[in-house]
Amino acid sequence: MAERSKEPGSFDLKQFSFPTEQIPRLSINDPEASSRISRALPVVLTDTNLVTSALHWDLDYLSKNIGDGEFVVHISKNKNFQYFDDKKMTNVKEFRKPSEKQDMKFSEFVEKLHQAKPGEDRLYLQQILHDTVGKKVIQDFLGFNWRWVTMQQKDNNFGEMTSNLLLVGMEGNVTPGHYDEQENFFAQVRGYKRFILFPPTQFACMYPYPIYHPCDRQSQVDFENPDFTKFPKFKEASGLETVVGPGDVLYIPMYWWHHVQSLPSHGYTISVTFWYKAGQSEKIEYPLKPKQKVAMMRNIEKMIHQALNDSSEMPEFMSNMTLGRYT
Ligand SMILES: CC[C@@H](CC(=O)C(=O)O)C(=O)O
Ligand SMILES: [Zn+2]
Repeated sequence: MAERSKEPGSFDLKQFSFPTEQIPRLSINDPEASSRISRALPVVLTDTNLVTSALHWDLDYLSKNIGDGEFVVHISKNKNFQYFDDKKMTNVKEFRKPSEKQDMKFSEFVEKLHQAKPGEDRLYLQQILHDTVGKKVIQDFLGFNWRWVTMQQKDNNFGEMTSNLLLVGMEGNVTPGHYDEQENFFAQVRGYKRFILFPPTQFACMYPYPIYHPCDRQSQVDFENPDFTKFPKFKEASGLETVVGPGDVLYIPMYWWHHVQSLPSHGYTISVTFWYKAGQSEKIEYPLKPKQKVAMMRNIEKMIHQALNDSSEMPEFMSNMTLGRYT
């Protein structure tokens, strides 16, 4: 089991406006661990050894061994790194990018990281790991506990693994609330990240951007400073939380909302994600699962947007369909 130098209670964590419960931290040998994964419930696994072969990674080692390929680095004027889809920017003409992206060599990223001063631009390297990385990093990558994670993929009927995203962030960086359409074993390699999770049943509290918006799948609510006038149902939100440290693996089920913060004053963070597509579509059983309802809402919204063929007609169409009739 990965010994943590910090116990959950030992972090000085800001309280949010909503209640949270701790996500269980379990050994992979605890039947409750595999039970939670099979029921698509979040769990922190403390002894997977999934990325033990990478626990020695630091900026210096990666600079020397990750090769001279280009890496995608997000640059933000504040601590938030909200994801946006460039391809959807034409749908919302007033959209302003919340951050910029730059390709750079890992050594250049490290140099900028060391030069960064408080209040200046923040950096967040987010790059899918590919085989152009250096030999040593490939060896570390091959040393991941693929046997365990592949067993989870099979036992839980996950689809194919799509990617491993390498994340190197400055302390204090935040990825605001969003959900992904993939299963995720999130492995923490260095530093500490605080996760807040909400189940897909709380979709109505999260007010995601419209499906055609560049910030599709992202919540409009600032979890750290919610506008309850615009988003009143966020008052009903009730979440799960945890702090993951080196060696911990957090299972983030598909469609679960999550907000991630690299803990301030705990140094930069390194993480690796293991993302899997959904398994073969399960046969339809009633009552429908919350994630099936989210998938249905997405498909219907996409269909309407395609049929209208004009994003600006969506608000009126959607409210005509529901206001005073279903709401
Ligand atoms: C992608 C960035 C984020 C993690 C996350 O959202 C995910 O793995 O799905 C984070 O660690 O800041
Ligand atoms: Zn995510």
